[in-house]
Amino acid sequence: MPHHIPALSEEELEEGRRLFAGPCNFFFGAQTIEQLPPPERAEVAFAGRSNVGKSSIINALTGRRALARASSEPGRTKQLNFFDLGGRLSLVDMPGYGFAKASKAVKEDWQRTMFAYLRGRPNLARVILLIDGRVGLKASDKEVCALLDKAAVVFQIVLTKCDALSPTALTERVKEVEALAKSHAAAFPHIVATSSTTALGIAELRGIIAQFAEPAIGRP
Ligand SMILES: Nc1nc2c(ncn2[C@@H]2O[C@H](COP(=O)(O)OP(=O)(O)OP(=O)(O)O)[C@@H](O)[C@H]2O)c(=O)[nH]1
Ligand SMILES: [Mg+2]
Repeated sequence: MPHHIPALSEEELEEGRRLFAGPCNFFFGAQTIEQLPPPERAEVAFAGRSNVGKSSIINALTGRRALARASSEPGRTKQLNFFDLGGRLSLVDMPGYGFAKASKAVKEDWQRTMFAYLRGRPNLARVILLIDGRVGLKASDKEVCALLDKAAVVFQIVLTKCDALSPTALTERVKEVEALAKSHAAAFPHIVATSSTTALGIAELRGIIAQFAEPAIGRP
């Protein structure tokens, strides 16, 4: 797989393992921007089209089966769900965008909240933008990339469901998404290929996310 960025060090991977082995709890659900919890500690938000696997990857990262509610029915996550990682970092499971079946009013409502959050959250350390490896890029993904660029929110592109791709198809998909990353100033150039079912890329993603966590108490 093409790598332009050096892989994480053993130490960084270990930090990730440690962070995600600690306590993890759901602590807040916000349906509107007015309801957001105070911006107290760094947040990493998971964004992506409906059904891309946002809730599943949070479960895979934390090693909990049903911390975030995942479903084969698109449009499962209907609010911004906040998870606390040992008081060191928050993870935010977002509703999906590009969900064709939701009513227009509901879609506009979600999108307004989502975009307002992405644009205006002062403690948002990084957005993890998930792209379904089987589906590839859609117009709505490109719109979100443009929005993140404009808001200068750095984002990490992650391919999901890579267990369902042949090695050749995966290489092609990574190339396609790398090209997208290159064309956006706010995109991190390295793409992480993942699977929540086989745990491909999950340890690496833990290490990436741990960079934004507060130091653990009792350690420098
Ligand atoms: N094969 C495969 N399926 C996956 C993977 N991750 C998630 N899925 C499936 O994809 C479907 C959607 O997963 P969710 O995690 O609920 O997706 P989401 O992005 O949270 O969806 P919304 O909340 O509706 O926006 C479920 O049927 C999952 O089982 C994966 O790594 N591999
Ligand atoms: Mg979800």
